[in-house]
Amino acid sequence: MTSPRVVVIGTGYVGLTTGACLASLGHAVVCADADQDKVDRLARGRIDILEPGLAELVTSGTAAGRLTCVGTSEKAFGRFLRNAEIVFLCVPTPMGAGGLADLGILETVVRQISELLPPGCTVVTKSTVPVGTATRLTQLLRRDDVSMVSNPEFLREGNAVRDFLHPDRVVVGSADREAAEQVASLYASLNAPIVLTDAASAELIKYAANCFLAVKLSYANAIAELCDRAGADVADVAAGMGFDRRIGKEFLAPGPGWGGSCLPKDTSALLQLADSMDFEFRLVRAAIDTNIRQHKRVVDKIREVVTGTRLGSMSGVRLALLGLTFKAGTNDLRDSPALAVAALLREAGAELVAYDPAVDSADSRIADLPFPVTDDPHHAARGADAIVVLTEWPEFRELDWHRLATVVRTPVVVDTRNLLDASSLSRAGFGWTGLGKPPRSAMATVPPSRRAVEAVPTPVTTPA
Ligand SMILES: NC(=O)C1=CN([C@@H]2O[C@H](COP(=O)(O)OP(=O)(O)OC[C@H]3O[C@@H](n4cnc5c(N)ncnc54)[C@H](O)[C@@H]3O)[C@@H](O)[C@H]2O)C=CC1
Ligand SMILES: O=C(O)[C@H]1O[C@H](OP(=O)(O)OP(=O)(O)OC[C@H]2O[C@@H](n3ccc(=O)[nH]c3=O)[C@H](O)[C@@H]2O)[C@H](O)[C@@H](O)[C@@H]1O
Repeated sequence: MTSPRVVVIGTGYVGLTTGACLASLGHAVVCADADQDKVDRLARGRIDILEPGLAELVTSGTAAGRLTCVGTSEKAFGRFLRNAEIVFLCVPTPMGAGGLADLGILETVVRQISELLPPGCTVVTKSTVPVGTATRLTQLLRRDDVSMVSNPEFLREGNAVRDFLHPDRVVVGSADREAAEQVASLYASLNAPIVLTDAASAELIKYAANCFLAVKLSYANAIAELCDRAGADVADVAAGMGFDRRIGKEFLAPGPGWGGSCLPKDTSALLQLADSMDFEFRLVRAAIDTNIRQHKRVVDKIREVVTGTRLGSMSGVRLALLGLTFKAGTNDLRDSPALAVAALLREAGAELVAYDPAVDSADSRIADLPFPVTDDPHHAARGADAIVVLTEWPEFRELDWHRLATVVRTPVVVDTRNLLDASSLSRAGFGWTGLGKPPRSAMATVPPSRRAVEAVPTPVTTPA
């Protein structure tokens, strides 16, 4: 069987990963994007996103002649489309008015390509879209000879290539079984379970999965809060829960709230979708509310540590923020909980200096941030009343904490990811406070006046 000619529209996290991975599986792929600068950078082997293995796949695919990148305004794009057998749509579906998924870009692309597609072609939606979108796009296409398939993507940022090539499952939904099977066959060599279904179910599977993860994370954050109040250790509680295979060990780590370009917009979109069907999805609403509350809770914790009370003023307090990206392993700042917490800290009067290993101080994306970002963690920590860990970058463990202790004003860490080893920090002279874990005082290696021990709160409620 010969490989179908594939065109992928949108070369972001999902599109470029899809294109490069399908090329690595032996398919002939053209990746197209409206951002010509991005396409030109790709042609020079430059990739804007931090995704292990992706640059290598783009380079090897291009060298093998199986991967081509093209701008959607280039003439060649039309030529590739007219010869395409399968066209993947991987463009953004951001949060729109009232929390609904904004399908504007997707619909524009469908209108744009409609007349160029050859008879018998299959259009595949990989973007995350609400139930009913396949039907709507079919109407927009106005082509009886083109099939519409929904094939949602489940990759995680920072792990995109691995997730694509080793998926837990592949979901393909369509009213046209033959077209669905044609799309499923692209993934045949991955030996992953394939869920063949109708388009509406495929569309809903994506939201149902992302929202379940969001609910799980909010639950984990709420349990961590309970641990704080009860004097329990959330790491032990999560481990004890996670051994139950029905619960699983993953997605139980508390943090400053879940963020990123998908979970926030997808929870909101599912809520709106349910609403439009007269169903009040209270569980998802509660997960969102718990998440918003989590940002505030983290700020309260920091306030308590630096001022010694729950209502202390943070005016003039200087904080070193470690981490800005929405999680470790990515340079994505979209909907980052670190930025949400930073905004609340600023509102409370704190002065901030941030450091993130994946965010350069010259990065244009941070030009409008109301606080400086430095390329040196020691610079961020200078004179700080506390160091606040907001992203779980493993390299923070390797920082020279003894040296950091000499530059801060008060050696105390608020670790919203429970990332650091409290004992090592204590030996370096730092007090440590995490989420849902007993706080740890500094060992007496620094002068008592500079020890954080007074600043570390005791649990609000001790067990009876
Ligand atoms: N980022 C992720 O981890 C995942 C995202 N998704 C979904 O996949 C979709 C795409 O997300 P990302 O890849 O993160 O977006 P992205 O923002 O990284 O990339 C989107 C790409 O589409 C291009 N684009 C925008 N308008 C265009 C147009 N009219 N014609 C051609 N190209 C255009 C942009 O220039 C950009 O390169 C969204 O629906 C998202 O919810 C699904 C699973 C994982
Ligand atoms: O639809 C999407 O775009 C993708 O959204 C998420 O992937 P991603 O956005 O890359 O991020 P996750 O790894 O899910 O993390 C989401 C947030 O939860 C937080 N998190 C995660 C795990 C955990 O234990 N604790 C925790 O606070 C992360 O720090 C991050 O802020 C899903 O995990 C993917 O399956 C999905 O394809």
